[in-house]
Amino acid sequence: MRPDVRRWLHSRTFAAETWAAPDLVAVKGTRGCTVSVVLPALDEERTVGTIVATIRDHLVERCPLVDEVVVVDSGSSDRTAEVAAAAGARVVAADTVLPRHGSRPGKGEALWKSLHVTSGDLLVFIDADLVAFDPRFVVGLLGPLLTDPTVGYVKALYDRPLTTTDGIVPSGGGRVTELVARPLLNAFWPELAGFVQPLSGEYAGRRELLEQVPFVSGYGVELGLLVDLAALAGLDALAQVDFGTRQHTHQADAALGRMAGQILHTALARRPGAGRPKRELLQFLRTADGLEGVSWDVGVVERPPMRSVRAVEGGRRGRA
Ligand SMILES: O=c1ccn([C@@H]2O[C@H](COP(=O)(O)OP(=O)(O)O)[C@@H](O)[C@H]2O)c(=O)[nH]1
Ligand SMILES: O=C(O)[C@@H](COP(=O)(O)O)O[C@H]1O[C@H](CO)[C@@H](O)[C@H](O)[C@H]1O
Repeated sequence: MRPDVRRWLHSRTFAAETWAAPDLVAVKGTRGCTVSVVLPALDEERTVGTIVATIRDHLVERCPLVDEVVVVDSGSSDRTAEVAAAAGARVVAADTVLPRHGSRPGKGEALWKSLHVTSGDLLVFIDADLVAFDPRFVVGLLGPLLTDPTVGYVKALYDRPLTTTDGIVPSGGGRVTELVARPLLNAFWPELAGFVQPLSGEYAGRRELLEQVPFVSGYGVELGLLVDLAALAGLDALAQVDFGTRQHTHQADAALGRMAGQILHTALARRPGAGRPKRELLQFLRTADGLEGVSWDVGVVERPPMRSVRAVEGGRRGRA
């Protein structure tokens, strides 16, 4: 593991239990800052209401850590908007925001437009398809931002069970993360290899930073923000918080293939020169002692076309 990654992992990885909501309310008051929670939603009527109601109950009414809860509806065809409003969210239709800029499909579009329709100094983004949502997600993401002015962006990390036809298996979720995003980051942005869940849909940041970077309109938004914010603010302005485990509704492989395509385009747009990618791939295991980083050499050797070899070897077909 690279020394800079090891150092960052040690200094910028926190446990969610480090912070409690009432303590953060006190800190928030002294800093005089406000908090907006944003849920991007497309056809999430089954889960969005519980998430909104839980945040409002625990973190607006009982403990005023959150100042507004906004659901940005990406054009749902189900009752997402009605369910979210009934649970107490302010619901905004993405295609009504900044109409002069047109309307693009995708999660990143909803998140970009959320910046225009919210007012919080700190923004917390929560997927609207989470199962068994815990308000700790919001508290843990705000912890580093409220207590350390040098931190500007915080990502959730967690184990990712996968719901299969045989039931829920303890790992296997985060398929695009493991098969596309993590190898890409290790190859081209090895300094970001310490992010255990680079695509996690739960994250928080300072508005002053988030408004200085582009938002990729589709599913490339998480990778784009990670790379662009690290370049803008430096690696030490980024942190990650461990929430143990997170369950959400899964998409089919074909949909994840399209997601992977968007992420690949997002990454390549940020590496026009590409150049020689790094050979190390850092993967993570959760062990009894905590998170263990395991390095692999995934470099490959390019063998020349056999035709060119035969030209040199006199064209004989050798025997194995
Ligand atoms: O065009 C879109 C696609 C997704 N989402 C929302 O973005 C979050 C993550 O999307 P999804 O669940 O499809 O991704 P996954 O978690 O399966 O990778 C969810 O709250 C979606 O409802 C959205 O607002 N607009
Ligand atoms: O991490 C992943 O591989 C994908 C798919 O997760 P699953 O394989 O369905 O658990 O989910 C994430 O990626 C999306 C693209 O960045 C984010 O928008 C989602 O919030 C996040 O869940």
